Amino acid sequence: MANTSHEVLKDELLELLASDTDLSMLTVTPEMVELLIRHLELVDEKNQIINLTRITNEHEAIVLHILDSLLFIAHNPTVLGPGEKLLDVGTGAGYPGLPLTIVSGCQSTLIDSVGKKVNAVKEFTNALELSDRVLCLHARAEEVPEVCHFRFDVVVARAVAQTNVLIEYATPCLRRNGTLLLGKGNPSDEEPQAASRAANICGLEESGRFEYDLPHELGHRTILAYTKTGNPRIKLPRQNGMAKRNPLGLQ
Ligand SMILES: C[S@@+](CC[C@H](N)C(=O)[O-])C[C@H]1O[C@@H](n2cnc3c(N)ncnc32)[C@H](O)[C@@H]1O
Repeated sequence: MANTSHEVLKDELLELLASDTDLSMLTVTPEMVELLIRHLELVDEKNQIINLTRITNEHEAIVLHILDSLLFIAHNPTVLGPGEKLLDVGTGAGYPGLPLTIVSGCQSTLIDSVGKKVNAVKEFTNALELSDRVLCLHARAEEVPEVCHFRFDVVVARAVAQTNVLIEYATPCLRRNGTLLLGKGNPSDEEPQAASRAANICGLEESGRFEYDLPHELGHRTILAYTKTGNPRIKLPRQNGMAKRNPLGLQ
């Protein structure tokens, strides 16, 4: 990243938030903006040492990391309220989980299967003084029901796996009527059919689909929402790796 000053980056984010009609229902205070930009800077510093993100242009990172994360709740900010429990599967550098935690006031669990990424996110949450609201876990998605002895109100994932696989990962982690939110760049043509069959097997119903264009023509996003309305028809979680090796919902 070039050395654009902290204050300039904050102004840029504030301006984008003010002009973005998609995010207009979210309340983002100056204190939250400070944390969102500080997180981005910490990611950039750490990215010099370990590979956390391929996005190294700070102006693009504001859109592709911060705004893109906030789009998960743009359609309904109340889907994730203060104190509610959020799980971010495959958080990488903390996206979308940390921006969502900062803006919603929720309690979150951020997991990744790569230990050094989890350690980095732990450092970020300590530096941002968010560790009382954020648990960082080195775990695979399939291990969460065993490791966490509670269920989540909301599960999110960005750029981790196909929709049917993520539906399977999320199901045993979600409480009844909990919500799964997935951010997709370009879902493949086969994804909706496999996802709908997997949702049916898992007891989830598609409850929304929201389309957004990112500012500066940085791409299109689809946010898919699923609600856990019933019980899964199979025992979940399956063994580690099965969801990817033998995905649900394929014909
Ligand atoms: C492309 S990165 C996306 C990171 C972040 N969600 C983002 O959008 O910037 C995918 C991440 O998912 C993690 N991952 C993949 N499969 C996983 C699994 N089964 N359980 C937990 N983490 C997983 C990878 O280690 C990686 O950090």
